[in-house]
This record gives sequence, C-alpha cells and structure tokens, in this order.
Amino acid sequence: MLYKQIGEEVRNYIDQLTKPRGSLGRLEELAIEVAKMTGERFPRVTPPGVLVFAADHGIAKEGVSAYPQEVTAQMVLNFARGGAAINVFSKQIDATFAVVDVGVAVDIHEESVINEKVAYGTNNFAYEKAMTKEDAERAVQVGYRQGNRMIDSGIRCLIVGEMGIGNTTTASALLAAMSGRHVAELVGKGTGIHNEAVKHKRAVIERALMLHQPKASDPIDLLTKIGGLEIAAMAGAMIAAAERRIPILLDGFICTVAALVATRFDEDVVHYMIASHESVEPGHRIALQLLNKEPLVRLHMRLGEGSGAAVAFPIVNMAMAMLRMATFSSGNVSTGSDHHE
Ligand SMILES: O=C(O)c1ccc[n+]([C@@H]2O[C@H](COP(=O)([O-])O)[C@@H](O)[C@H]2O)c1
Ligand SMILES: Cc1cc2nc[nH]c2cc1C
Repeated sequence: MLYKQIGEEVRNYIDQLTKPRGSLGRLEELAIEVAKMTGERFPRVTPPGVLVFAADHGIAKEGVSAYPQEVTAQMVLNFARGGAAINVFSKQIDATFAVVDVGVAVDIHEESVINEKVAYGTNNFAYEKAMTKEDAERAVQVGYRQGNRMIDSGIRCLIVGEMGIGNTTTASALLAAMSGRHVAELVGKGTGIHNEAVKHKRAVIERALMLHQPKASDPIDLLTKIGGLEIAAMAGAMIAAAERRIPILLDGFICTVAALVATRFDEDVVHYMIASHESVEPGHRIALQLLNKEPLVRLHMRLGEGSGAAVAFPIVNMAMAMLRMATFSSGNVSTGSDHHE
C-alpha cells in the first residue's frame, strides 16, 4: 500500500520551497505521488527502464490493420538493431531497454531479443478463443518475471511498451468488455485504416464479444477469450513493478488497456501508475478515465512501443528535481502573507 504519511510530509515540504505555493502545478502532484509510491522523501526515477513485449494476433486475419502481420517480426528486429522510435527515445532518456518475444508468429533469430515465446501468435478470436487458459497465465508470468528482471537491474521507473499488428482490435475488445461501453465509442484507426475499415473492425469486435461473452471482472477469462500475449505480459510486468514500489509510466491505448487488465488481477496496482500521454485512439481516453488518470501531455501520437511514455518521462524526472530547490528558510526568501490559497 501507499506511504500516505510520507506523501503528506512531501506536500508540506513542497510548500516550503522558494516559489509561490502551488505554482509548479502538476509537477507538485507528481512528486507527492512518487513519494507515496516509493516511500522516499527525495525519490529518483532515473534510470528508467523500457520493456517492450511483442506478439502477433490471429484477429489480424480479419483485415483490421493497415499493415501486414509480418511487420511485428520485422519491427522486433528493428528494435534489436536500434532503429525504432523507442530506441531513439530510450537513448535520449538514458533508459535501460529490452525487447521480449512473448508470442511473435515466427521464430526471431536475434540474440538481443529475449525469447519467452508462449505461442506463435494468438488464435483468431472472431471464431475461437484467443488462447488457452494456461497460455494466458504463462504470458502474465513472463511479464512478471521480465518486469522483476528489469527492476533487479536497478531501474527506478518502468515504461512498458508493445508491438503487435492487430493489437488495437484486441485492446478495443478488452476495453469494451471491461467498461461495458459500446464498441463504436472506443474503436479507432489503429495504424491508420480508412473509415470503411473502421466499421468492419467494429463489426468484427461486436461479433466476437457476442460469441465469447467474457467476464468483465475475470482477467484470465478476458485474456483467454479475446486477449493478446503481449497485453497479458504487460499486465504481469506492471504487477511486478507495483509489488516492488516502482512507478509505472503508462504509454498509449494498448498499454492502458493492459493496465486495466492488471487492476483486474490486483486493484492496488493502479496506485503505482502515472499516465504519460493521450493517444489519438479514441478508446485511450475512456481507458484513462476508468483508471482515473489524467495524461501529462497530448501530442497526437499513436505509435505504441512505449514511445509516448518515453517522451513524457523528462516531465516526471523534472518533478523529482523540483524537490532539490531551496526552502524559504535555507534560501533567505520571505514567505507570502496568509491570504494566499
Ligand atoms: O499506443 C497507441 O495508442 C497505439 C495506437 C495505434 C497503434 N499502435 C501500434 O500499432 C499497432 C497496432 O495497430 P493495428 O492497426 O495493427 O491494430 C501496434 O504495434 C501498436 O503498437 C499504438
Ligand atoms: C512500422 C510500424 C511500427 C510500429 N511500432 C508500433 N506499432 C507499429 C506498427 C507499424 C506498422
């Protein structure tokens, strides 16, 4: 559970720093939140860790993505060679980076890719269950193990990213099931499909939900019927981070849906999450609302990989730096009157 007392102490301390009370806005709240998570009065979020899980989706066969399934494996190789957006952004924030194959449809022959393949992609959930219960559990455990491994290496903030052609369809199905909202409200263009294809994507998801009737409160039932292997692993990694009191910086739509799945395993995990950005994908706003999180930035991004979280990370880091300011007494600055708010 959270260190509420330390949070209060940090709140009072921030009011002694040499600035008008409340003038650093959300940064003040971020410092208090991270202090409550970590139990530290001067928390550090560096170095951050970026853990990308990749997997394929049988539902891609329904023509719901703008790109072919092979792109998942091709992008995994690109991550391994440092050519993706998340590689460039990770370097920029001095992050520890790792990519895990938890369910890509082909074998990946690349040493730097962690091989934790649970299956060669999921089944097409338009017609059958996405995976077995055992595979859903295994994928969560992969994430839990890899999350712990990354934390063991010394990271102080976890960014969980993903790569998986078709995964906005999977994430939309999961979100519709968990939220009870209409698919039409939350479905979007993913990698960039046209309006007619969005209608088709919506119909595919609606039919699949009718077929499977997943239980909204049962994460293994959700993952088994309409889930994704990388989404399961992301949930597992978040559970590990929360247990270890490591702040989790959420990324976009798929990541935030994985976060919701994680809260279905353990509702306390939500207290360790910080929302980074708001993706263009319409379901993202809904998923963030369900977690009761306000994003730090809106940059019209819709890439995934952990990229939005990496972009927002310096803001979180800046909030921790704020705590190193002088206080009114140490800095010889006069305090204001009692008339301020
Ligand atoms: O993070 C997001 O909000 C986001 C929004 C749209 C697309 N993506 C990425 O694009 C891929 C899924 O898109 P799609 O159209 O194949 O379902 C997957 O690899 C995600 O990382 C990610
Ligand atoms: C090229 C490409 C890169 C990605 N990164 C995350 N999802 C992606 C989807 C595509 C198509």
